[in-house]
Amino acid sequence: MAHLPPDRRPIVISGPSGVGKGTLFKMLFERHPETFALSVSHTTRSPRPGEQHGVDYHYVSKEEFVDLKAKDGFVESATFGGNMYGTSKATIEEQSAKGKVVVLDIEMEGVKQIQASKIPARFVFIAPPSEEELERRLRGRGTDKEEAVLKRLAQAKVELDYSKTPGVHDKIVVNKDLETAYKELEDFVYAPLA
Ligand SMILES: Nc1ncnc2c1ncn2[C@@H]1O[C@H](COP(=O)(O)OP(=O)(O)OP(=O)(O)O)[C@@H](O)[C@H]1O
Repeated sequence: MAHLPPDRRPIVISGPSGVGKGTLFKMLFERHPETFALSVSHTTRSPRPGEQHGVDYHYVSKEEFVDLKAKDGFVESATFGGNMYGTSKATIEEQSAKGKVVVLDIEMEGVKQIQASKIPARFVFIAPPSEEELERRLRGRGTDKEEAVLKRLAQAKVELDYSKTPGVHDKIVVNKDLETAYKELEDFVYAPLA
């Protein structure tokens, strides 16, 4: 059964890599089944083994991507490692039309684009208790090589600085103790309309 929050605007979750964004929004989805939908991005990269079209990404050709972008079809888009990624307006509209509250997991540049677009959304930043703890989690996750960990940490500093800009985020959750952080996120998501 869907348990809808009073405020149905899409929720944009950002924060440095390894801070626990995925862990937290998965808890939100599990504890409130049928309520939320994670926005599935478009990408020009090829699917990796086990990935499914429409589930992990919408896989499109470079031509299709560029065409959709020219038609102003993305709320945000970026190029990483030679591949294009973006969140399409249609994806958000389809999920909203199904009565779902859309959750977007995006990085800092995407947050800036969505804010510039004036599309209604709520912005949540997940912050680490400290840079040392973020480093521990990134290493503990064991998914990255040393070089990638250092890159992520350098980028984390940029994102943490940006998160201090007044008015950018509606809510900052420090992910120290997981259950406490989850509760803060859930309370924000389910807060009554102002
Ligand atoms: N409060 C917490 N205390 C300790 N460990 C945590 C906490 N929250 C998450 N973690 C752990 O930190 C690691 C990174 O979490 P997760 O993969 O959810 O981060 P992410 O922000 O989604 O990263 P990315 O942006 O790279 O996908 C995981 O191993 C996760 O289990």
